[in-house]
Amino acid sequence: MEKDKPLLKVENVGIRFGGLRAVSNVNIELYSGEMAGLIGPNGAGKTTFFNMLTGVYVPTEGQIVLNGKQLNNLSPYKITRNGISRTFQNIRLFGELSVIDNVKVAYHSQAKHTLFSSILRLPSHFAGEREMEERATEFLKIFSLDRFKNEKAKNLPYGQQRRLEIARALAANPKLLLLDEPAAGMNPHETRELMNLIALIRERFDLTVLLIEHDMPLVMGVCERIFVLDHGQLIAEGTPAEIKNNPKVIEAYLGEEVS
Ligand SMILES: Nc1ncnc2c1ncn2[C@@H]1O[C@H](COP(=O)(O)OP(=O)(O)OP(=O)(O)O)[C@@H](O)[C@H]1O
Repeated sequence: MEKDKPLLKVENVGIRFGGLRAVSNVNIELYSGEMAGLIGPNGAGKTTFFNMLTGVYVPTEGQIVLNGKQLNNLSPYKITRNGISRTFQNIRLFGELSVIDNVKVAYHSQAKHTLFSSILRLPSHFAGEREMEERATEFLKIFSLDRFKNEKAKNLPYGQQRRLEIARALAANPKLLLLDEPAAGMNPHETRELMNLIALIRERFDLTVLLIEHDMPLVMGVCERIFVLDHGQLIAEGTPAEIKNNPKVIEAYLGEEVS
């Protein structure tokens, strides 16, 4: 990818649900390696925007382009293969599966061995399985989850489940990682640890990160650039300092604390 071209280019994107314009006319560019935040009051359209980026919803207007490729009508699975992974506001793990299997499921989309070789139990199947196990264990180590690898995901404490969701999203080898309120429900200590971890994986995996977060000090502390949605419209974009002092943002959050 050329340095001066955005990794993600969102042009005039919008979506209607019947008479409701949940998101309209949003333009966003993200560059490789950026750590950006998406904020806005409740119901502003943040999750809907993530749902459009990941193919859960098809925008009714505009274009979404990743690395020069238009993603608008691709299924969520194909969008993941093209380089966008996400986590959800409410944890969505396979609770009955082991911790390591949750990661392997995601890694499967990148696996070299084929369904054909798996059904026939060819040597390449076992080599592929071994490689997958090793890679999944490596991911779990980064998240300090390797000691729980054979536990059922549903038995992990809440904070660890949130980390596992991120590990699973990363296993799909994304270029762009979307995190929907990754620190929701965490205590301040867990939140701090999580933010350090996100900074670390961004470096290590050469990622671009866009995160939705309600905790303002947290967003302002970790993001280099912040986008603000209000009533489905992008009302501001800038550095944390610019956003904190932006009158439109202050008005949108009237009654809520911005800093
Ligand atoms: N499938 C849908 N059908 C109809 N309306 C929807 C649908 N999905 C979202 N909306 C509406 O779109 C608007 C934006 O919702 P969205 O969940 O994206 O906001 P949000 O900024 O993520 O809010 P929160 O911070 O509370 O999670 C809301 O008015 C919501 O009711």
